Amino acid sequence: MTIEVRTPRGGAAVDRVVEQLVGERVASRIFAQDATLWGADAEAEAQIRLGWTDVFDGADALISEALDFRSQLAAAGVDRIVLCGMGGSSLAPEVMTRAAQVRLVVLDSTHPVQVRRAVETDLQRTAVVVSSKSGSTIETRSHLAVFERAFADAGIDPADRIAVVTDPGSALESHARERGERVFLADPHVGGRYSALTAFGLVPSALAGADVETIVADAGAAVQTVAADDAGNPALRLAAALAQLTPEIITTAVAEMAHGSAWGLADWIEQLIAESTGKNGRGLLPIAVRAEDPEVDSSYSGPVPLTLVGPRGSAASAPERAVVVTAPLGAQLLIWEVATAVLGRLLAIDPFDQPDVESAKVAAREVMGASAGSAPAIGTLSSGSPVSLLAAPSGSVLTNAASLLAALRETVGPEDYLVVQAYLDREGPAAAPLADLRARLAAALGVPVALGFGPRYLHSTGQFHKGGPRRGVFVQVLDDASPDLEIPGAEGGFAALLSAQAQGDREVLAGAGRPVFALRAADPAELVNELLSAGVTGA
Ligand SMILES: O=P(O)(O)OC[C@H]1O[C@H](O)[C@H](O)[C@@H](O)[C@@H]1O
Repeated sequence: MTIEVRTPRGGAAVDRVVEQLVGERVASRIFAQDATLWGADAEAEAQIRLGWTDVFDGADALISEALDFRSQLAAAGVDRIVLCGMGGSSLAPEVMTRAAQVRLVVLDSTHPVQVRRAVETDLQRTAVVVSSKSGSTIETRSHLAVFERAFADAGIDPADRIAVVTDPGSALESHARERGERVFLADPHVGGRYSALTAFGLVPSALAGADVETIVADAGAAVQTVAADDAGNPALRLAAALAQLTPEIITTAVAEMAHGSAWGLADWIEQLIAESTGKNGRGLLPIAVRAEDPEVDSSYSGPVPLTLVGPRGSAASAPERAVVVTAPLGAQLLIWEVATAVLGRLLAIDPFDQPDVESAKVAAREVMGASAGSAPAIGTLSSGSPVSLLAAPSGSVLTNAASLLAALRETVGPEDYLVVQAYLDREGPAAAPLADLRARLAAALGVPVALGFGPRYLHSTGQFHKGGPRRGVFVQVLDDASPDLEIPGAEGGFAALLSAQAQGDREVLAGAGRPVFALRAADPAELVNELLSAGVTGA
């Protein structure tokens, strides 16, 4: 197995850090599941979070059980798999199936249009995997309720079509067992974002037709290399290179090098590193970018470092300044998990908790309770179609798209980063223009700019935005979220939940003193296009 990590930055300093890590036997101690590596405060959590270092042992039985189920489904004419899960419960299968070029519908949204599309398409040919480690995540439980009703309404026994992946003893396990739904139990000693090579990554991917045996084998073959107390250990080198960036630099663009079938690994890396390190006012935010984006260009001279990933042999045209990680997909997953754990030690951060994720959930629940989720407008923006202003930092005067850009230029300082948070249908017409807008804003403002879809990002980079360095500026974009869809057993529908999630997060961010702009556009694609044409060019 060939794994290459190229670390151009801080050459001698990286070597020194690696030497220290080797001297402290950090790599072998991680694989010996030594919970003392992250300090006394982190020890209790680490004791129940290092199971990902030996998950390969149980994988064979799990994979054959999933493949049996796949054969049963195929015999019943089922060839469409939907995965309901947030963050660590869906990002890895998204990567594995994309790499394998097999179809998996990932439902990690509460936008009613996106949920409807998942539920109302080809239900007769659909099976659903409902993945939640805790078993209580509101988005996932809402999706389960919708699918149970939809199958029953269509005369299909939900027990034949729904499989659950969860930790032993969760409320989701008992729910599924009571209804006769199939249950795949995960290893409770593995946290969500480290669960790629457990049931959370493997079951949905195997059901969708990905070759998960190869992924597991490639990860297994990399163990010896990444567990070695050796200066050539690629995971140690990667961690040392990333640690060199902080605390001055708090982001790195992550892109995939051109190769056969793109993996989409950057979104998975975003969660792994941002949620693991973005706390106590510190951390590193990976920003997933496209190969054609300015941060990847060889002429880029802005403030965002570059990290590139891909299979062996894909690095030929990588710019010199990039950290480059080449390895087969399974090995990549393991290298990044080890590097993240090591980075936690180097930054003196507990890489296994996510203390600030809960605050937005609590705020969203309060909003739901108080106003059933509908946010009042504080103004309007003149635009081709109606745009309401839901929030803005005090003192900003917003009248149209051009004035929003002017306000952003004014608000975003040279040390800051900007995040566009889209509470929109991720598969809808605004998605591509939003990615263009991110790239154009990055070039025009000369600061790091990230794009996240809500509520997906709440379970990923959301921890960093609330718990990491207080340098973020946020622009939320919402639409009318219609037509709405009822959540069986709940008071409000998906539109109210989505709106409450956006409002809850912006209240927490604004409460932490961060500038937040929020806009609700009847036609968000049109708004984004207006922003693009309103002069998102040079600063
Ligand atoms: O798997 P679940 O318990 O549903 O959790 C899904 C996700 O939600 C939380 O918000 C955590 O921050 C994530 O780390 C986790 O992956």
